[in-house]
Amino acid sequence: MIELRDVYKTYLRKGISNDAIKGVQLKVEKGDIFGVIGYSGAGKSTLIRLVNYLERPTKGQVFVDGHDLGAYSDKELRAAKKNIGMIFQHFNLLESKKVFDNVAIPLVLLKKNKNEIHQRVMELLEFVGLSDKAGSYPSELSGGQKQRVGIARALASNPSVLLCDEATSALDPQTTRSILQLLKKINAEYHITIMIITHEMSVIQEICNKVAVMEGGRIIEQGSVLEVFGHPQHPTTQNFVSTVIQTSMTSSMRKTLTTDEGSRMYKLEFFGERASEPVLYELIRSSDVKVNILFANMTEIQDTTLGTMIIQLKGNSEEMDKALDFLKRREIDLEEVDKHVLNNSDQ
Ligand SMILES: Nc1ncnc2c1ncn2[C@@H]1O[C@H](COP(=O)(O)OP(=O)(O)OP(=O)(O)O)[C@@H](O)[C@H]1O
Repeated sequence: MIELRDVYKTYLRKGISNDAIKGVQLKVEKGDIFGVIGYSGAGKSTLIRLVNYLERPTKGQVFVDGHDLGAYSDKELRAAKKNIGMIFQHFNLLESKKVFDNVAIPLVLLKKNKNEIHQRVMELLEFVGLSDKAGSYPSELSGGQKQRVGIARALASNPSVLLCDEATSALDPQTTRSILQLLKKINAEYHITIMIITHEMSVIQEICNKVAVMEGGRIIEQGSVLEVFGHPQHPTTQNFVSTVIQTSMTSSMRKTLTTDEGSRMYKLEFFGERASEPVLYELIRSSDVKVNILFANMTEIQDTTLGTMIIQLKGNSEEMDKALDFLKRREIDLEEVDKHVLNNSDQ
């Protein structure tokens, strides 16, 4: 659906070259809501501008719906771009035109007749919940309403892909949520593939099924949201994940932690239905260890529960082995942690 093959983008300004994108490989499948996250300067905007050929790659290929955009003539490229809608952080509406006319722009450019334009624009305004604002000017709308107009305009030419460039960054949390729900509805009802760039992990958590993390023009980690949130590998990814999921004890609790001889600490992770099973109860019944819960947290990602728990086990080595054997048999994701690590970690 969208594929970047070994893409590079180098900007040249006043004789100084800047490698904004360095060998990116990326595949967004049909129907995905694919999030790209990174700190400022990571290359996210450049990446999304390469997908609709607002920027041409210095090297590598960009495919949309199986077509190499670089192989098109200018005329073919203009036609192909009809398939790619885009919305922006600051909405990019024409202030001098009414809402109706803003949404109609792509249809006018496609030389549709008046009746067709009227029908399509009103249908889109109804879909985004703004039927009563057709005659208003953008200055009369709230930020959330402006973004809804931007979305209606992006959908006017029936694109197969919708690109969202920090589309909720200028909105308050409640409005952000309602715009994200609208994007989810577009994905579900119109089967439009969505690519979102953001610096907010909560956006990824709320609607994406896949995520790529960018740093220094490269993708440092990518996968399903569940995989990446559950087992972030790169320290930058771990930082992003920690902004939405608490996976460790508070610092005040760490300070009070005592580690006796014969006690060990483990971090357990539970996915899905497993998160509601009475594992600790069964653990206590299956061995003679004392179980102390140091930390527990549950988060909802992609309609799946992700549970994290840090427990302290106390007992003789035979009982400890029995307990660990039980946890392994239950296929609980288990990792030993020591007090030193907990005390030095901000995670
Ligand atoms: N038109 C340009 N000319 C020269 N350099 C550019 C241009 N656009 C981006 N860059 C550079 O490319 C790098 C990546 O920028 P980009 O805007 O893609 O990052 P970003 O992750 O989107 O950051 P932000 O979240 O701040 O928008 C930066 O070093 C930036 O200065």
